[in-house]
Amino acid sequence: MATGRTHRPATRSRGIPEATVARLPLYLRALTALSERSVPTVSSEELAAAAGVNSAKLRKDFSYLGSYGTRGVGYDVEYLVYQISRELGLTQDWPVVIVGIGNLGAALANYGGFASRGFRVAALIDADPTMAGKPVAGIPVQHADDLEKIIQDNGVSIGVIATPAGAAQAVCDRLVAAGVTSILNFAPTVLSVPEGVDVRKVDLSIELQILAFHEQRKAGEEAASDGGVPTAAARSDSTDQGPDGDMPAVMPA
Ligand SMILES: NC(=O)c1ccc[n+]([C@@H]2O[C@H](COP(=O)([O-])OP(=O)(O)OC[C@H]3O[C@@H](n4cnc5c(N)ncnc54)[C@H](O)[C@@H]3O)[C@@H](O)[C@H]2O)c1
Repeated sequence: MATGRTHRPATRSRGIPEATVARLPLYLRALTALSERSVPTVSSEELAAAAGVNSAKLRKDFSYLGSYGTRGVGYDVEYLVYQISRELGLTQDWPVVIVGIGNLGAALANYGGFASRGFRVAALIDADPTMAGKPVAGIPVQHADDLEKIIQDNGVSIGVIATPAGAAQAVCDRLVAAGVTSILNFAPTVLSVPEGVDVRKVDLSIELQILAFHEQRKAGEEAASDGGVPTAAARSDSTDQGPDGDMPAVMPA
């Protein structure tokens, strides 16, 4: 997805392809579940099934980490958790700010899964003066006027934008100027960022559109197998999903 000024290489500096990087969190989630059940080793097939990935692709991905497993034994779960966490930069704590503490921002602030994965919500920021000082998830909301100081005081490099779309670019610009170099954008707008800043975009409505597409395909196939005439929807090769229709829920902006 184009971001105006952003240029993103297909591989990371250490030679791990972006597509592999995008799958590492899937492996980590599956491995963490195994670790919680005290499972010591796992085969590539089992892990691939748990992560929803093809096993040949998994083995290729792990070869970039220098992890080949042991024939007949599989991969050491704890060691892979450590290796992938290290590769993803999760062996350190990442302070995160959330900007826009409305319905979504408050839900994100209350989500316990960030902290357990090494992302500490360091500050909540909103432009509404009536919210200043009010706690959300136990953290007092701070006014947007102080955004730069908050970023610098907390050494924040990751910002989450949950403002209305119309405010998102200006918020993004201020975050970047204050030193933020990674942005997770929930606002339905394409952000323009300078070289060196990473933006990931989350859009659940796009996921629903993709599901709607598959639903109408299924309905058409059922109608055809019943000997009926396929519906107009089933006959159409594409739906009105727009250019991002095949993108994942979290995607490079
Ligand atoms: N990506 C997704 O899947 C998804 C899902 C739901 C909502 N959204 C988007 O998330 C955003 C927030 O949705 P919501 O329902 O929480 O809206 P909301 O109106 O409840 O909250 C928006 C908050 O942003 C604050 N705000 C506005 N301008 C600001 C600024 N310049 N700086 C700081 N704060 C500012 C407002 O005061 C408000 O508290 C919207 O853009 C919405 O479209 C995305």
